[in-house]
Amino acid sequence: MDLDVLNQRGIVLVGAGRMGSAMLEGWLARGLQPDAVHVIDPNPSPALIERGIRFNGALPDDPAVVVIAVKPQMMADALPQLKGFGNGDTLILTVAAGVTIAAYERAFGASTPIVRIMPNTPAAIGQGISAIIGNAAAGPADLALAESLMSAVGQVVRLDDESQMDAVTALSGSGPAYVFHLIETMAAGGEAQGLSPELALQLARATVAGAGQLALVGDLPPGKLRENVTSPGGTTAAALKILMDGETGFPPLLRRAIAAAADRGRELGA
Ligand SMILES: NC(=O)c1ccc[n+]([C@@H]2O[C@H](COP(=O)([O-])OP(=O)(O)OC[C@H]3O[C@@H](n4cnc5c(N)ncnc54)[C@H](OP(=O)(O)O)[C@@H]3O)[C@@H](O)[C@H]2O)c1
Ligand code: PRO
Repeated sequence: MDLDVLNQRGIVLVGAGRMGSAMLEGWLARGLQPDAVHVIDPNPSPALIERGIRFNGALPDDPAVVVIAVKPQMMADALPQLKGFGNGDTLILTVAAGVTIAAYERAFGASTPIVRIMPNTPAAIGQGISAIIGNAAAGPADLALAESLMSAVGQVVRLDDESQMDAVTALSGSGPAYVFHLIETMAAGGEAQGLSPELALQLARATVAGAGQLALVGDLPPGKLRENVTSPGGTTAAALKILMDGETGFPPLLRRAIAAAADRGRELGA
């Protein structure tokens, strides 16, 4: 990643909570200079302060990038102080769920380059996936810079249309939580069959992590990987009969869960 422009002009991060910090860790690990980073956050973490990052001080006049990572509900508080970064060369990046590009254009001006991003928390270990979409003022160089920054913490996909963003948020933005809940519930199922809590959790974590890695690195589609585990008339088939039930299994459950998350994203943006 070419960080020269960020190290020269600076980067402002608004909100250094779970998502903002995860991205910042990735960028620092790839050569972003701590003294080029200016963070606005009411309660900065001591770990970031110790790294020489500037917190809640004077901001550069013309930073290369402003990254907005506050909760959608805090956006009305956070945006007014950032208005001065609009209509210039500063690229505005935002990771907030729901909040539309139109809302940022109202705050910054429509000639401001704005890229909306939906990352996820595996970014903290460089294993995230981010979807990006820019406004009309965001040119190829702006999108390339956004893609380059997010590539530092995982995969990046470009969307064709902003209307896809709520579905992306519901699938990959929120998705890590579904997987963590799968680990919890698999472990609980093992405990119900007599395993100790520690052993059940170890087995569930390693199984989900290993299966996830296999799905990521191999050429086989997930359906084939599933079949490879499933002996006819065996144990997996017995479980999948329940999990793949069209009325009560994963398909209707996850369809409903992902629809609920997408609907909530639309509400947050309304
Ligand atoms: N977490 C995820 O998995 C995830 C994934 C994709 C996208 N996102 C998006 O990322 C954004 C942040 O989520 P998060 O989970 O990182 O939340 P978070 O941990 O609560 O982080 C938000 C940070 O912003 C600070 N803050 C509040 N008001 C502010 C203001 N006016 N100016 C500057 N900073 C302010 C908060 O401080 P206090 O805590 O002291 O209020 C907190 O440190 C959200 O918009 C969310 O939709 C999150
Ligand atoms: N975390 C944020 C939320 O729960 C957005 C995706 C993941 O709203």
